[in-house]
Amino acid sequence: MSVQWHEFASKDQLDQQLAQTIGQQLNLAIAARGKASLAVSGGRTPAGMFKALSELDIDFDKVYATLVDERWVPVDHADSNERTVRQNLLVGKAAAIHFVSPVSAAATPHEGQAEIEQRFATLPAPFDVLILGMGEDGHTASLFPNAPELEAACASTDLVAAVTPPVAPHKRITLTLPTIAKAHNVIVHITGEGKKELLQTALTEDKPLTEQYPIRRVLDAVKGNKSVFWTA
Ligand SMILES: O=C1O[C@H](COP(=O)(O)O)[C@@H](O)[C@H](O)[C@H]1O
Repeated sequence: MSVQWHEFASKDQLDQQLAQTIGQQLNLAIAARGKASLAVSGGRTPAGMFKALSELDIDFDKVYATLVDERWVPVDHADSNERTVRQNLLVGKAAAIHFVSPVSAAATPHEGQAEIEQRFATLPAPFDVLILGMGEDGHTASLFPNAPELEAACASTDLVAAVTPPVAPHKRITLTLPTIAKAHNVIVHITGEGKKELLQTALTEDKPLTEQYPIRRVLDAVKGNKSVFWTA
């Protein structure tokens, strides 16, 4: 597997350079097909990069975006990934981005999945740029180790799957592994020595497929460009 590593001296440098890279890839897609699709991750890591991206010179009205995963909570909930995107990315000129929400008013992601699947089918496919985070347990998107729905989400022909994390809070909706794997450019965005060590272990250890960390399973399946942006 060929994964390009980019390391930065500070979080600010990482955020600026990652935003530039995403911007270039979106601009290339817009030049090639008149529009671009972007899937971003949530959690605590991406807010600074979102701000930097929102300030770039991009035809944002030609960009179609969503999240790779979401906690099944209302958009004004403190744990909502969409809230982070709305507060940090969909601002200024970048408010013109066509954002497709990954949550609905359904009581659970399992009940809401069909509606989200229909919404995601309107996005330009495959994703031109897809940003992945990674948790301390090796989950990426909401593909959690030992989740009851993990194997189905890794083999599904659907765009999205509903997931029950064994430990983390909130049921989730997530892009399936095959949907992520089709993206043209996949970038893993992580910070901290612990995550670097975990990712390096995940990418090199010799284990049966179903025992591998989800981040490894995803990156093995990606055929397009893949890279890691990291700072301590
Ligand atoms: O729960 C989630 O966690 C991962 C990692 O988040 P971080 O706060 O450690 O950066 C994130 O990539 C994912 O989108 C989110 O739903």
